[in-house]
Amino acid sequence: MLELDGVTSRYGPVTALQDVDLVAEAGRITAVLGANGAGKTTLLRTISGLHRADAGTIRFDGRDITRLSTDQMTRAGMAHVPEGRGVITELTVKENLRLGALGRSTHRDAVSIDDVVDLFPILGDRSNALAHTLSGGERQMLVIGRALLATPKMLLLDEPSLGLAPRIVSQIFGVIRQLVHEQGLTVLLVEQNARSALSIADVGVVLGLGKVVAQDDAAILAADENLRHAYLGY
Ligand SMILES: Nc1ncnc2c1ncn2[C@@H]1O[C@H](COP(=O)(O)OP(=O)(O)OP(=O)(O)O)[C@@H](O)[C@H]1O
Repeated sequence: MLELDGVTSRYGPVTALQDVDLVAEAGRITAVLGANGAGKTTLLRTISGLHRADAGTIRFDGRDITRLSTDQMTRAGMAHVPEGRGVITELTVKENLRLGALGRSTHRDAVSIDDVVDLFPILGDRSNALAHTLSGGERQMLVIGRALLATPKMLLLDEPSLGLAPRIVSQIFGVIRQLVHEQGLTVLLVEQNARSALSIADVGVVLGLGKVVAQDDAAILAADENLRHAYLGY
């Protein structure tokens, strides 16, 4: 379980997150929703140690992880898939996947490239292709697959659906649900597309200008018309 207690994050004079309390239960999908600039990306960056919290505490399975480095976070079982689908374009799919296994903890049963290919068969078909030849959907599968190679207990996913066809989004979300249900993975999913995120999430957290404005079961948030109109854009 991940717990944030009074987390504040700033960029100079800009307060991107203010006094955020949040819980992401183990083995569930928690969607983080909100408009442009609400602080969703900063939330993931603060959790994974890419951005230092200015105040507050972050605990993962009871351990204070607020000040861990990104390498220590990987070993603690946290994997961050940032927005933008960054891959090394001049390496092949398989070489990019191998990078995901660097620096992982050796204590747990390690995820293999074959395991990732079972989840996303297209990555097997394209294993020797250079990453710059991949479609957007294939790239998204590659960055998620690379994160899974670290054998995480928790996955932080930033806008995986952005710009992808609905069919590809359902395929990727289907794999995420499978990992949660079959392996107990914990997921924090940032999405601007609230309707699609609430359809796969168990719980939702709504951010407005850096503050938590609602946190509840996904079905309850989806049924709240006022909240949807005010914060979720549908
Ligand atoms: N590197 C930065 N320097 C200064 N301000 C920043 C920086 N990154 C984000 N911000 C500001 O912090 C606030 C939160 O931004 P953030 O990117 O976390 O929001 P978001 O909800 O992820 O939005 P988006 O969906 O557009 O990515 C915004 O006001 C944004 O302008």
